[in-house]
Amino acid sequence: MTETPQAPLNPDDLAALRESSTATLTTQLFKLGLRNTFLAGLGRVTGDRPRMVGEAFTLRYIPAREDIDTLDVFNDYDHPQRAAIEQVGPGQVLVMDCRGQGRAASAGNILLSRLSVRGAAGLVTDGTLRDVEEIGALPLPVYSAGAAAMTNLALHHAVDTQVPVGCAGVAVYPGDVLVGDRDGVVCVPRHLVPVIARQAREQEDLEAFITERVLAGAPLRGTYPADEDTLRAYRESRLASTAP
Ligand SMILES: O=C([O-])CC(=O)C(=O)O
Ligand SMILES: [Mg+2]
Repeated sequence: MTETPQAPLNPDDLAALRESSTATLTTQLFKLGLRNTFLAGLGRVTGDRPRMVGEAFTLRYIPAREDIDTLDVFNDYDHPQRAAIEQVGPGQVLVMDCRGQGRAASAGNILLSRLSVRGAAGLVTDGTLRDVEEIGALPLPVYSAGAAAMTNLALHHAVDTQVPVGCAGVAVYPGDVLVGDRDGVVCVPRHLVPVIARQAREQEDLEAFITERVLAGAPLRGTYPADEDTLRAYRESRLASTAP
């Protein structure tokens, strides 16, 4: 598919997303009316640092068919699955639409190693992966619905890249921003990144203050959500911490 160039995202907005949890981001999106932004059921395969933040590069699979999806199709280096891996650029997250089907893996260690070396920001699949022991050692943030040893061709036929896809029941458009932490992955629609970035940072800061208070013994009433007294104490503490 021909790609329409998209305006670059503000690096400070991306930094704000990186500093925010997926819990905070889903709340900010909920405030704007969006309730279906969390890719439920996916777990982190690789270590939980660094957090994942990157722009979606999508790959759509349809069900495989025995007369078409034979092992020799991979002799073609331009096969859509292989071509997709070789097109994902630095800062992009490869998002695979596997229709939530996991009886065969959507990729394995060699493909993900290539993705990692290409500087990708991550891999998200609503299917499964093979070679998960080796994948676990990669520096690349990787999220999947589990493991399966069978190769992808037994179940998946790669058809399209850079088209809107569904992943774990969430619409993901090319260029949307995927953020991943230990809870999982949230898809932030690209045009909403500048809208929620600053508020997300503020929510994180206020919640850090509230958590400190709760750990120090404060009850929920008046603290969470913060009433006027708690908000005043929060503002004073932030002013005190920035005073020369
Ligand atoms: O056949 C596959 O799914 C690919 C594979 O094992 C790998 O990338 O190591
Ligand atoms: Mg392999």
